[in-house]
Amino acid sequence: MSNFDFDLFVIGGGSGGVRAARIAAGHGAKVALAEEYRMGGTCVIRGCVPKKLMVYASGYPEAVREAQAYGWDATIGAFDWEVFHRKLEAELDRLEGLYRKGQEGAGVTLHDCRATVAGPHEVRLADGRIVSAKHILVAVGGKPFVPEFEGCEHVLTSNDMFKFKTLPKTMLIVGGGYIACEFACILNGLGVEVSLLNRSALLRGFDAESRDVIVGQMERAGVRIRTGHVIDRVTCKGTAFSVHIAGQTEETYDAVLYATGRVPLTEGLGLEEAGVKLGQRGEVLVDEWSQTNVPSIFAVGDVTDRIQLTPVAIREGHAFADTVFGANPRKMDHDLVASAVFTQPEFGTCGVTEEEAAGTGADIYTSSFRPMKSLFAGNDEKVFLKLVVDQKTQVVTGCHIVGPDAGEMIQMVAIAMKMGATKAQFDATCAVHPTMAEELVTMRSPTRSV
Ligand SMILES: Cc1cc2nc3c(=O)[nH]c(=O)nc-3n(C[C@H](O)[C@H](O)[C@H](O)COP(=O)(O)OP(=O)(O)OC[C@H]3O[C@@H](n4cnc5c(N)ncnc54)[C@H](O)[C@@H]3O)c2cc1C
Ligand SMILES: NC(=O)c1ccc[n+]([C@@H]2O[C@H](COP(=O)([O-])OP(=O)(O)OC[C@H]3O[C@@H](n4cnc5c(N)ncnc54)[C@H](O)[C@@H]3O)[C@@H](O)[C@H]2O)c1
Repeated sequence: MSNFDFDLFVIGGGSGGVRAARIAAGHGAKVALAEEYRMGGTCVIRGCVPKKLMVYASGYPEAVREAQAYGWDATIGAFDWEVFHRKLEAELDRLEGLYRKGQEGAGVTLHDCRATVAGPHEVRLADGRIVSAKHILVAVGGKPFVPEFEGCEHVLTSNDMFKFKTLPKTMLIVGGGYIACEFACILNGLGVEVSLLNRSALLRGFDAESRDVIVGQMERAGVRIRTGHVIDRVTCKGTAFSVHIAGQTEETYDAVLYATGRVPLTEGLGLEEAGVKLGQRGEVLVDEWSQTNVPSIFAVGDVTDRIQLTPVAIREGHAFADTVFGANPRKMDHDLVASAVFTQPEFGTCGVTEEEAAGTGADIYTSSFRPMKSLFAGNDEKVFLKLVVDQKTQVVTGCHIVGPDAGEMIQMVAIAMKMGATKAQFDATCAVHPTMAEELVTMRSPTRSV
């Protein structure tokens, strides 16, 4: 008989936490989980899911324009945010309910409150109660980071994007990563006048040529983009905000969104007091088993600041539960994790960029064309595909796709890449015609070598 109240206490009911709790309970462990906000975490409540629904909503004006070009007598009226928002809230309630049911069905004891670490085997609940557990899993995720500057309290973060009572007419978005670019496209599609400002190039770290295609199309779609700027002051002027761009003039917007990264939510969590080592950004330092330097305490997901993606958090949580409670030691493999940026156009990416391959001896295959569907409609939308192939082994080490449904395409390509497929094996795969993806198996000669 264990001397602990639980075999496992999970702090955080997001992607990593709920998966770990459910799997551990399935392996027979006695599990408790605390969630201080809403079950499902960032992905379900204020990340991937509501964001993707907004991406869908924002695509209809362009779809109607295209429908007209195809001969439909179609018109688009005004977008009613209130209607969409009501439906969105109902959907999030439904999903939250499903997550809760999933946990309860698995036998997990839920605590709807904040929890902190009180020792290597102790968790303190918000009401002061101490619960003991043989293992503690920290899965508290992260929060938006906003730099300090005059008036920074006036700016919004991604958390606020799903809470508008009415949509702003004009908006400044600061940042150039996933969130800034996705919301710039979403809000632009919904009819908001969007200005995007970043201190450096947009989508830095992604394949540069692919990124340039995206940025060009975002600009053509109406997003005003400026790089090389920072803001030093935001002042509230009634219902508007006056923004001072360093070395430049003031501009006025209805709302200002900062999407300048996310930081691990470890402040005040009691980890350091329990002896757990944190990194410079406050991330929980873990080994390949997601174990901290305190053997009974593990951490998965965004709080470890490895790769901030939902499927990664889920897999880390699952591997932890199998390892510790399922007698099946498994590590999360962080190599060749594909991802999509849900901009318009969409971006799917896996493996090394051309810039990363430079100097290693790689052949770069590219294809750029106007897809049949939008060409017919008279749009100047472009699809861009790139394969990076290692010259020595001929293995495809990178794939970057810009275009409709690029996220769906890269998921499939990632399977082949994970299997170590060579360019010859891609080419031996017969094309599916007429598709955009067929270009992936028909690129004959390298565009260049690096
Ligand atoms: C706007 C946005 C869009 C995104 N889109 C995508 C996407 O399209 N695809 C993708 O793969 N990823 C996306 N992400 C990233 C993805 O949401 C995260 O990587 C993922 O949710 C991380 O899961 P997690 O379990 O580590 O943390 P979270 O999902 O953040 O869960 C942590 C949970 O812990 C709770 N918590 C925190 N502290 C405590 C405490 N002390 N006590 C109790 N509970 C606590 C929080 O309330 C939260 O519910 C997006 C993120 C954002 C912000
Ligand atoms: N589609 C997806 O999978 C998806 C979508 C959204 C978020 N996410 C995850 O969430 C994470 C966070 O997203 P994000 O867009 O906030 O971060 P990010 O790291 O992708 O981008 C941060 C941006 O902010 C800028 N920046 C950072 N500090 C700044 C400062 N002090 N002043 C001015 N600019 C500054 C950077 O130059 C960069 O352009 C991502 O890394 C990603 O893993 C994934």
